[in-house]
Amino acid sequence: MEQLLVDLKERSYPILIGNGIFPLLPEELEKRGISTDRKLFIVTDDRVAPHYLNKVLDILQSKGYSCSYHIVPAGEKAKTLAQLEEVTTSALKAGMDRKSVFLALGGGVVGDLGGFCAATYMRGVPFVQIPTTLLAHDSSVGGKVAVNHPVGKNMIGAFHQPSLVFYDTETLQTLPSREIYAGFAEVVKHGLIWSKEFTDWLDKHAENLLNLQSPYIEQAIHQGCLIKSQVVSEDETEKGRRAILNLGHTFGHAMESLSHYGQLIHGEAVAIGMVAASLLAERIGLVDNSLGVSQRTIDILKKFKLPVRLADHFDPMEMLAAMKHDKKTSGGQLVFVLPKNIGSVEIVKGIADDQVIETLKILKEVN
Ligand SMILES: NC(=O)c1ccc[n+]([C@@H]2O[C@H](COP(=O)([O-])OP(=O)(O)OC[C@H]3O[C@@H](n4cnc5c(N)ncnc54)[C@H](O)[C@@H]3O)[C@@H](O)[C@H]2O)c1
Ligand SMILES: O=C(O)C(=O)C[C@@H](O)[C@H](O)[C@H](O)COP(=O)(O)O
Ligand SMILES: [Zn+2]
Repeated sequence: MEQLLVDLKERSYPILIGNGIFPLLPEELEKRGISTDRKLFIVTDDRVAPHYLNKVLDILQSKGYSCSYHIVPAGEKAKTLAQLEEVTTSALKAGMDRKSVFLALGGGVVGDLGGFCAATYMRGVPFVQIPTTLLAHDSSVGGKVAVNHPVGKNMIGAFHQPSLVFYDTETLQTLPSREIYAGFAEVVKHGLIWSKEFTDWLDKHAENLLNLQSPYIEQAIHQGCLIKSQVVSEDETEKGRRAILNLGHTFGHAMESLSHYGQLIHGEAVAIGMVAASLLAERIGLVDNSLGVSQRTIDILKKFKLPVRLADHFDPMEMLAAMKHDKKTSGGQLVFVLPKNIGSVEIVKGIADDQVIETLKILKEVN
Protein backbone atom coordinates (compact mmCIF):
# COMPACT_ATOMS: atom_id res chain seq x y z
CA MET A 1 0.00 0.00 0.00
CA GLU A 2 1.29 3.45 -0.91
CA GLN A 3 0.74 6.51 1.21
CA LEU A 4 0.68 10.22 0.37
CA LEU A 5 -0.07 13.09 2.71
CA VAL A 6 -2.26 16.09 2.00
CA ASP A 7 -0.45 18.61 4.15
CA LEU A 8 -3.01 21.02 5.62
CA LYS A 9 -1.72 21.44 9.18
CA GLU A 10 -4.46 20.31 11.58
CA ARG A 11 -6.60 19.19 8.63
CA SER A 12 -3.87 17.00 7.09
CA TYR A 13 -4.85 13.50 5.98
CA PRO A 14 -3.38 10.49 4.23
CA ILE A 15 -4.24 9.12 0.80
CA LEU A 16 -3.84 5.34 0.90
CA ILE A 17 -3.61 3.61 -2.48
CA GLY A 18 -3.39 -0.13 -3.05
CA ASN A 19 -4.83 -3.12 -4.87
CA GLY A 20 -7.22 -5.19 -2.72
CA ILE A 21 -6.80 -3.12 0.45
CA PHE A 22 -10.47 -3.06 1.59
CA PRO A 23 -9.75 -5.50 4.47
CA LEU A 24 -7.37 -2.91 5.94
CA LEU A 25 -10.10 -0.25 6.20
CA PRO A 26 -11.04 -0.89 9.89
CA GLU A 27 -7.47 -0.54 11.15
CA GLU A 28 -6.91 2.61 9.06
CA LEU A 29 -10.10 4.15 10.47
CA GLU A 30 -8.94 3.25 13.97
CA LYS A 31 -5.58 4.98 13.32
CA ARG A 32 -7.50 8.16 12.45
CA GLY A 33 -9.44 8.02 15.73
CA ILE A 34 -12.54 6.57 14.10
CA SER A 35 -13.24 3.76 16.56
CA THR A 36 -16.16 1.36 16.92
CA ASP A 37 -17.92 3.69 19.35
CA ARG A 38 -18.69 6.00 16.40
CA LYS A 39 -21.55 5.12 14.05
CA LEU A 40 -20.65 4.97 10.36
CA PHE A 41 -22.95 6.12 7.56
CA ILE A 42 -22.07 4.91 4.07
CA VAL A 43 -23.26 6.91 1.04
CA THR A 44 -23.02 5.04 -2.24
CA ASP A 45 -24.87 4.72 -5.56
CA ASP A 46 -26.96 2.01 -7.19
CA ARG A 47 -24.20 0.88 -9.57
CA VAL A 48 -21.43 0.76 -6.98
CA ALA A 49 -23.55 -0.85 -4.27
CA PRO A 50 -24.06 -4.24 -5.98
CA HIS A 51 -20.28 -4.63 -6.32
CA TYR A 52 -18.90 -3.24 -3.09
CA LEU A 53 -21.45 -2.29 -0.43
CA ASN A 54 -21.81 -5.71 1.20
CA LYS A 55 -18.09 -6.28 1.02
CA VAL A 56 -17.35 -3.04 2.87
CA LEU A 57 -20.20 -3.61 5.35
CA ASP A 58 -18.95 -7.14 6.14
CA ILE A 59 -15.39 -5.94 6.70
CA LEU A 60 -16.48 -3.11 8.99
CA GLN A 61 -19.17 -5.02 10.91
CA SER A 62 -16.88 -7.99 11.52
CA LYS A 63 -14.57 -5.60 13.41
CA GLY A 64 -17.43 -4.26 15.52
CA TYR A 65 -18.45 -1.11 13.62
CA SER A 66 -22.12 -0.15 13.55
CA CYS A 67 -22.98 0.88 9.98
CA SER A 68 -25.98 2.28 8.14
CA TYR A 69 -26.12 3.27 4.50
CA HIS A 70 -27.97 5.21 1.83
CA ILE A 71 -27.96 4.41 -1.89
CA VAL A 72 -28.47 7.26 -4.39
CA PRO A 73 -29.17 6.86 -8.11
CA ALA A 74 -25.96 6.61 -10.15
CA GLY A 75 -24.73 9.55 -12.20
CA GLU A 76 -24.44 13.31 -12.26
CA LYS A 77 -28.19 13.87 -11.86
CA ALA A 78 -27.83 12.79 -8.22
CA LYS A 79 -25.80 15.89 -7.35
CA THR A 80 -28.87 17.90 -6.30
CA LEU A 81 -30.26 19.60 -3.23
CA ALA A 82 -33.15 17.12 -3.35
CA GLN A 83 -30.73 14.19 -3.04
CA LEU A 84 -28.86 16.02 -0.30
CA GLU A 85 -32.12 16.21 1.64
CA GLU A 86 -32.83 12.51 1.05
CA VAL A 87 -29.38 11.45 2.27
CA THR A 88 -29.75 13.73 5.32
CA THR A 89 -33.18 12.31 6.13
CA SER A 90 -31.81 8.81 5.89
CA ALA A 91 -28.88 9.66 8.20
CA LEU A 92 -31.23 11.25 10.73
CA LYS A 93 -33.55 8.23 10.67
CA ALA A 94 -30.55 5.96 11.17
CA GLY A 95 -29.66 7.92 14.31
CA MET A 96 -26.40 9.48 13.15
CA ASP A 97 -25.11 12.03 15.66
CA ARG A 98 -22.31 14.59 15.75
CA LYS A 99 -19.71 11.90 16.45
CA SER A 100 -20.82 9.84 13.45
CA VAL A 101 -18.61 9.54 10.38
CA PHE A 102 -19.82 9.51 6.77
CA LEU A 103 -18.09 7.23 4.25
CA ALA A 104 -18.44 8.14 0.55
CA LEU A 105 -18.13 4.86 -1.38
CA GLY A 106 -18.13 5.60 -5.11
CA GLY A 107 -17.00 8.03 -7.77
CA GLY A 108 -16.89 11.80 -7.78
CA VAL A 109 -20.66 12.17 -7.63
CA VAL A 110 -20.96 10.20 -4.41
CA GLY A 111 -17.83 11.91 -3.05
CA ASP A 112 -19.12 15.41 -3.78
CA LEU A 113 -22.68 14.71 -2.59
CA GLY A 114 -21.75 12.56 0.43
CA GLY A 115 -18.98 14.99 1.35
CA PHE A 116 -21.33 17.97 1.17
CA CYS A 117 -23.84 16.09 3.26
CA ALA A 118 -21.11 15.47 5.87
CA ALA A 119 -20.16 19.16 5.71
CA THR A 120 -23.70 20.25 6.56
CA TYR A 121 -24.99 17.41 8.75
CA MET A 122 -25.48 18.86 12.22
CA ARG A 123 -23.11 21.64 11.05
CA GLY A 124 -20.43 19.22 10.00
CA VAL A 125 -19.24 15.70 10.75
CA PRO A 126 -16.05 13.97 9.56
CA PHE A 127 -16.03 11.91 6.40
CA VAL A 128 -13.86 9.42 4.57
CA GLN A 129 -13.46 9.21 0.80
CA ILE A 130 -13.48 5.66 -0.62
CA PRO A 131 -13.05 6.33 -4.36
CA THR A 132 -14.07 3.65 -6.85
CA THR A 133 -13.51 5.46 -10.18
CA LEU A 134 -10.32 6.60 -11.88
CA LEU A 135 -11.63 10.15 -12.04
CA ALA A 136 -12.05 10.09 -8.27
CA HIS A 137 -8.26 10.19 -7.82
CA ASP A 138 -9.01 13.89 -8.35
CA SER A 139 -12.40 14.35 -6.68
CA SER A 140 -11.54 12.48 -3.47
CA VAL A 141 -8.60 14.79 -2.70
CA GLY A 142 -8.84 18.44 -1.76
CA GLY A 143 -12.11 18.87 0.08
CA LYS A 144 -14.26 20.51 -2.60
CA VAL A 145 -17.74 19.12 -1.98
CA ALA A 146 -20.89 20.30 -3.72
CA VAL A 147 -24.14 19.75 -5.55
CA ASN A 148 -25.15 21.29 -8.87
CA HIS A 149 -27.69 24.01 -9.60
CA PRO A 150 -29.54 24.13 -12.95
CA VAL A 151 -27.66 27.38 -13.62
CA GLY A 152 -24.21 26.00 -12.94
CA LYS A 153 -22.01 23.13 -11.77
CA ASN A 154 -21.08 22.78 -8.10
CA MET A 155 -22.84 26.04 -7.28
CA ILE A 156 -23.86 24.94 -3.78
CA GLY A 157 -21.01 23.53 -1.78
CA ALA A 158 -18.25 23.86 0.75
CA PHE A 159 -14.63 23.11 1.47
CA HIS A 160 -14.70 20.15 3.83
CA GLN A 161 -11.58 18.00 3.93
CA PRO A 162 -11.94 14.25 4.41
CA SER A 163 -10.21 12.53 7.34
CA LEU A 164 -8.81 9.87 5.03
CA VAL A 165 -8.79 8.90 1.35
CA PHE A 166 -8.84 5.10 1.08
CA TYR A 167 -8.40 4.03 -2.54
CA ASP A 168 -8.68 0.31 -3.35
CA THR A 169 -7.65 0.30 -7.02
CA GLU A 170 -9.07 -3.20 -7.48
CA THR A 171 -12.48 -1.51 -7.79
CA LEU A 172 -11.42 -0.07 -11.16
CA GLN A 173 -11.73 -3.56 -12.67
CA THR A 174 -15.53 -3.23 -12.76
CA LEU A 175 -15.57 0.32 -14.15
CA PRO A 176 -17.21 0.71 -17.60
CA SER A 177 -14.76 1.68 -20.38
CA ARG A 178 -16.35 5.08 -20.94
CA GLU A 179 -15.73 5.94 -17.27
CA ILE A 180 -12.11 4.78 -17.52
CA TYR A 181 -11.52 7.09 -20.48
CA ALA A 182 -13.24 9.97 -18.64
CA GLY A 183 -11.01 9.42 -15.64
CA PHE A 184 -7.94 9.86 -17.81
CA ALA A 185 -9.09 13.39 -18.68
CA GLU A 186 -8.26 14.51 -15.13
CA VAL A 187 -5.05 12.44 -15.09
CA VAL A 188 -3.93 14.13 -18.32
CA LYS A 189 -5.01 17.49 -16.82
CA HIS A 190 -2.61 16.92 -13.93
CA GLY A 191 0.17 16.37 -16.48
CA LEU A 192 -0.76 19.40 -18.58
CA ILE A 193 -0.83 21.81 -15.63
CA TRP A 194 2.23 20.53 -13.80
CA SER A 195 4.69 18.33 -15.62
CA LYS A 196 5.79 17.75 -19.21
CA GLU A 197 7.63 14.65 -18.00
CA PHE A 198 4.42 13.11 -16.57
CA THR A 199 2.52 14.05 -19.75
CA ASP A 200 5.16 12.35 -21.90
CA TRP A 201 5.03 9.29 -19.64
CA LEU A 202 1.23 9.11 -19.98
CA ASP A 203 1.55 9.41 -23.74
CA LYS A 204 4.13 6.64 -23.88
CA HIS A 205 2.18 4.20 -21.71
CA ALA A 206 -1.35 5.04 -22.91
CA GLU A 207 -2.12 1.50 -24.04
CA ASN A 208 -1.02 -0.11 -20.76
CA LEU A 209 -2.89 2.55 -18.84
CA LEU A 210 -6.12 2.06 -20.78
CA ASN A 211 -5.86 -1.64 -19.94
CA LEU A 212 -5.45 -0.71 -16.26
CA GLN A 213 -2.19 -2.62 -16.26
CA SER A 214 0.00 -2.71 -13.15
CA PRO A 215 2.23 -0.95 -12.18
CA TYR A 216 1.32 1.78 -14.70
CA ILE A 217 -2.18 2.51 -13.46
CA GLU A 218 -1.08 2.71 -9.81
CA GLN A 219 1.78 5.03 -10.82
CA ALA A 220 -0.58 7.29 -12.76
CA ILE A 221 -3.00 7.51 -9.83
CA HIS A 222 -0.15 8.11 -7.41
CA GLN A 223 1.30 10.92 -9.55
CA GLY A 224 -2.12 12.52 -10.16
CA CYS A 225 -2.91 12.48 -6.42
CA LEU A 226 0.55 13.85 -5.64
CA ILE A 227 0.15 16.80 -8.00
CA LYS A 228 -3.34 17.50 -6.71
CA SER A 229 -2.29 17.32 -3.07
CA GLN A 230 0.66 19.66 -3.65
CA VAL A 231 -1.57 22.28 -5.25
CA VAL A 232 -4.23 21.93 -2.54
CA SER A 233 -1.63 22.13 0.24
CA GLU A 234 -0.46 25.48 -1.14
CA ASP A 235 -3.93 27.02 -1.50
CA GLU A 236 -6.66 25.04 0.26
CA THR A 237 -9.62 27.31 -0.52
CA GLU A 238 -8.66 28.58 -3.99
CA LYS A 239 -7.61 32.08 -3.08
CA GLY A 240 -5.35 31.94 -6.14
CA ARG A 241 -3.08 29.20 -7.44
CA ARG A 242 -5.49 26.28 -6.79
CA ALA A 243 -7.48 27.53 -9.78
CA ILE A 244 -4.93 25.81 -12.06
CA LEU A 245 -6.74 22.55 -11.22
CA ASN A 246 -9.60 24.06 -13.19
CA LEU A 247 -7.89 23.77 -16.60
CA GLY A 248 -10.65 23.13 -19.16
CA HIS A 249 -13.42 23.46 -16.56
CA THR A 250 -14.83 26.89 -17.50
CA PHE A 251 -15.69 25.47 -20.92
CA GLY A 252 -16.47 22.00 -19.57
CA HIS A 253 -18.88 23.10 -16.85
CA ALA A 254 -20.77 25.24 -19.39
CA MET A 255 -21.23 22.18 -21.62
CA GLU A 256 -22.40 20.09 -18.66
CA SER A 257 -24.97 22.62 -17.43
CA LEU A 258 -26.26 23.43 -20.93
CA SER A 259 -26.82 19.73 -21.55
CA HIS A 260 -28.62 19.46 -18.18
CA TYR A 261 -25.94 17.20 -16.70
CA GLY A 262 -26.90 14.45 -19.12
CA GLN A 263 -25.05 13.84 -22.38
CA LEU A 264 -21.42 14.51 -21.58
CA ILE A 265 -19.86 13.11 -18.44
CA HIS A 266 -17.51 15.36 -16.49
CA GLY A 267 -14.21 13.96 -17.81
CA GLU A 268 -15.42 14.22 -21.41
CA ALA A 269 -16.49 17.84 -20.95
CA VAL A 270 -13.14 18.66 -19.32
CA ALA A 271 -11.28 17.01 -22.22
CA ILE A 272 -13.05 19.22 -24.79
CA GLY A 273 -12.56 22.18 -22.45
CA MET A 274 -8.80 21.60 -22.28
CA VAL A 275 -8.62 21.65 -26.09
CA ALA A 276 -10.59 24.92 -26.00
CA ALA A 277 -8.14 26.38 -23.48
CA SER A 278 -5.17 25.46 -25.67
CA LEU A 279 -6.79 26.99 -28.77
CA LEU A 280 -7.65 30.16 -26.87
CA ALA A 281 -4.08 30.41 -25.52
CA GLU A 282 -2.73 30.20 -29.08
CA ARG A 283 -5.29 32.66 -30.35
CA ILE A 284 -4.36 35.37 -27.83
CA GLY A 285 -0.64 34.70 -28.28
CA LEU A 286 -0.03 33.36 -24.76
CA VAL A 287 1.55 30.33 -26.31
CA ASP A 288 3.64 30.28 -29.47
CA ASN A 289 1.90 28.37 -32.29
CA SER A 290 5.20 26.74 -33.21
CA LEU A 291 5.17 24.81 -29.90
CA GLY A 292 2.16 22.81 -31.12
CA VAL A 293 0.47 22.85 -27.71
CA SER A 294 -3.11 22.52 -28.99
CA GLN A 295 -2.20 19.67 -31.35
CA ARG A 296 -0.32 17.87 -28.57
CA THR A 297 -3.33 18.33 -26.27
CA ILE A 298 -5.69 16.95 -28.92
CA ASP A 299 -3.39 14.01 -29.68
CA ILE A 300 -2.98 12.83 -26.11
CA LEU A 301 -6.69 13.15 -25.33
CA LYS A 302 -7.56 11.19 -28.46
CA LYS A 303 -5.07 8.53 -27.41
CA PHE A 304 -7.13 8.13 -24.22
CA LYS A 305 -10.29 7.83 -26.36
CA LEU A 306 -11.68 11.18 -25.24
CA PRO A 307 -13.77 13.62 -27.28
CA VAL A 308 -11.97 16.79 -28.43
CA ARG A 309 -14.58 18.60 -30.53
CA LEU A 310 -17.47 20.85 -29.49
CA ALA A 311 -20.71 19.25 -30.68
CA ASP A 312 -22.64 21.27 -33.28
CA HIS A 313 -25.68 21.81 -31.08
CA PHE A 314 -23.76 24.02 -28.63
CA ASP A 315 -24.38 27.67 -29.50
CA PRO A 316 -21.22 29.77 -28.83
CA MET A 317 -23.27 32.69 -27.44
CA GLU A 318 -25.11 30.37 -25.03
CA MET A 319 -21.79 28.82 -24.07
CA LEU A 320 -20.34 32.24 -23.32
CA ALA A 321 -23.35 33.15 -21.16
CA ALA A 322 -23.08 29.85 -19.26
CA MET A 323 -19.33 30.35 -18.80
CA LYS A 324 -20.00 33.67 -17.11
CA HIS A 325 -21.48 31.69 -14.19
CA ASP A 326 -18.08 30.16 -13.54
CA LYS A 327 -16.95 30.52 -9.93
CA LYS A 328 -13.65 32.04 -11.07
CA THR A 329 -15.50 34.95 -12.73
CA SER A 330 -14.56 38.18 -11.03
CA GLY A 331 -16.34 41.50 -11.52
CA GLY A 332 -18.22 40.06 -14.50
CA GLN A 333 -14.92 39.16 -16.21
CA LEU A 334 -14.12 35.62 -17.18
CA VAL A 335 -10.96 34.15 -15.69
CA PHE A 336 -9.29 31.35 -17.65
CA VAL A 337 -6.62 28.78 -16.89
CA LEU A 338 -4.58 28.60 -20.09
CA PRO A 339 -1.49 26.64 -21.10
CA LYS A 340 1.85 28.40 -21.57
CA ASN A 341 3.37 25.12 -22.67
CA ILE A 342 2.86 21.43 -21.97
CA GLY A 343 3.22 21.15 -18.17
CA SER A 344 2.65 24.77 -17.30
CA VAL A 345 -0.37 27.06 -17.13
CA GLU A 346 -1.28 30.62 -16.28
CA ILE A 347 -4.41 32.23 -14.83
CA VAL A 348 -5.55 34.88 -17.32
CA LYS A 349 -8.18 37.63 -16.93
CA GLY A 350 -9.63 40.17 -19.31
CA ILE A 351 -9.96 38.13 -22.50
CA ALA A 352 -12.43 39.74 -24.89
CA ASP A 353 -15.71 37.88 -25.48
CA ASP A 354 -15.18 37.74 -29.25
CA GLN A 355 -11.91 35.83 -28.78
CA VAL A 356 -13.82 33.24 -26.79
CA ILE A 357 -16.61 33.06 -29.38
CA GLU A 358 -14.11 32.59 -32.23
CA THR A 359 -12.32 29.86 -30.24
CA LEU A 360 -15.63 28.03 -29.74
CA LYS A 361 -16.26 28.16 -33.49
CA ILE A 362 -12.82 26.66 -34.18
CA LEU A 363 -13.49 24.03 -31.50
CA LYS A 364 -16.38 22.76 -33.62
CA GLU A 365 -13.95 22.06 -36.46
CA VAL A 366 -11.38 20.06 -34.46
CA ASN A 367 -10.95 16.48 -35.53
N1 LIG B 1 -14.47 17.62 -5.73
C1 LIG B 1 -13.57 17.66 -6.67
O1 LIG B 1 -12.44 18.13 -6.49
C2 LIG B 1 -13.89 17.06 -8.00
C3 LIG B 1 -12.87 16.79 -8.92
C4 LIG B 1 -13.20 16.20 -10.12
C5 LIG B 1 -14.52 15.86 -10.40
N2 LIG B 1 -15.47 16.13 -9.49
C6 LIG B 1 -16.86 15.72 -9.72
O2 LIG B 1 -16.87 14.31 -9.83
C7 LIG B 1 -17.99 13.92 -10.61
C8 LIG B 1 -17.58 12.87 -11.63
O3 LIG B 1 -17.05 11.76 -10.94
P1 LIG B 1 -16.97 10.33 -11.64
O4 LIG B 1 -16.48 10.46 -12.99
O5 LIG B 1 -16.29 9.43 -10.67
O6 LIG B 1 -18.51 9.97 -11.81
P2 LIG B 1 -19.55 9.07 -11.02
O7 LIG B 1 -19.39 9.20 -9.58
O8 LIG B 1 -20.87 9.40 -11.62
O9 LIG B 1 -19.14 7.59 -11.44
C9 LIG B 1 -19.22 7.23 -12.79
C10 LIG B 1 -20.14 6.03 -13.03
O10 LIG B 1 -19.44 4.83 -12.69
C11 LIG B 1 -20.18 4.06 -11.74
N3 LIG B 1 -19.16 3.43 -10.90
C12 LIG B 1 -18.39 4.03 -9.97
N4 LIG B 1 -17.47 3.19 -9.52
C13 LIG B 1 -17.67 2.01 -10.14
C14 LIG B 1 -17.00 0.78 -10.13
N5 LIG B 1 -15.91 0.59 -9.40
N6 LIG B 1 -17.49 -0.22 -10.88
C15 LIG B 1 -18.57 -0.01 -11.68
N7 LIG B 1 -19.22 1.15 -11.77
C16 LIG B 1 -18.76 2.15 -11.01
C17 LIG B 1 -21.08 5.05 -11.05
O11 LIG B 1 -22.20 4.40 -10.52
C18 LIG B 1 -21.41 6.00 -12.20
O12 LIG B 1 -22.45 5.44 -12.97
C19 LIG B 1 -18.53 15.18 -11.25
O13 LIG B 1 -19.71 15.56 -10.59
C20 LIG B 1 -17.44 16.19 -11.02
O14 LIG B 1 -17.94 17.50 -10.94
C21 LIG B 1 -15.19 16.70 -8.29
O1 LIG C 1 -10.05 20.59 -6.80
C1 LIG C 1 -10.12 21.57 -7.55
O2 LIG C 1 -9.84 22.71 -7.17
C2 LIG C 1 -10.56 21.39 -8.94
O3 LIG C 1 -10.78 22.38 -9.64
C3 LIG C 1 -10.71 20.00 -9.46
C4 LIG C 1 -11.72 19.86 -10.59
O4 LIG C 1 -11.30 18.72 -11.34
C5 LIG C 1 -13.14 19.58 -10.10
O5 LIG C 1 -13.95 19.28 -11.20
C6 LIG C 1 -13.77 20.62 -9.22
O6 LIG C 1 -14.95 20.12 -8.65
C7 LIG C 1 -14.12 21.90 -9.93
O7 LIG C 1 -14.36 22.87 -8.98
P1 LIG C 1 -15.21 24.18 -9.22
O8 LIG C 1 -14.82 25.04 -8.07
O9 LIG C 1 -14.80 24.75 -10.54
O10 LIG C 1 -16.63 23.78 -9.21
ZN1 LIG D 1 -12.86 18.19 -12.74
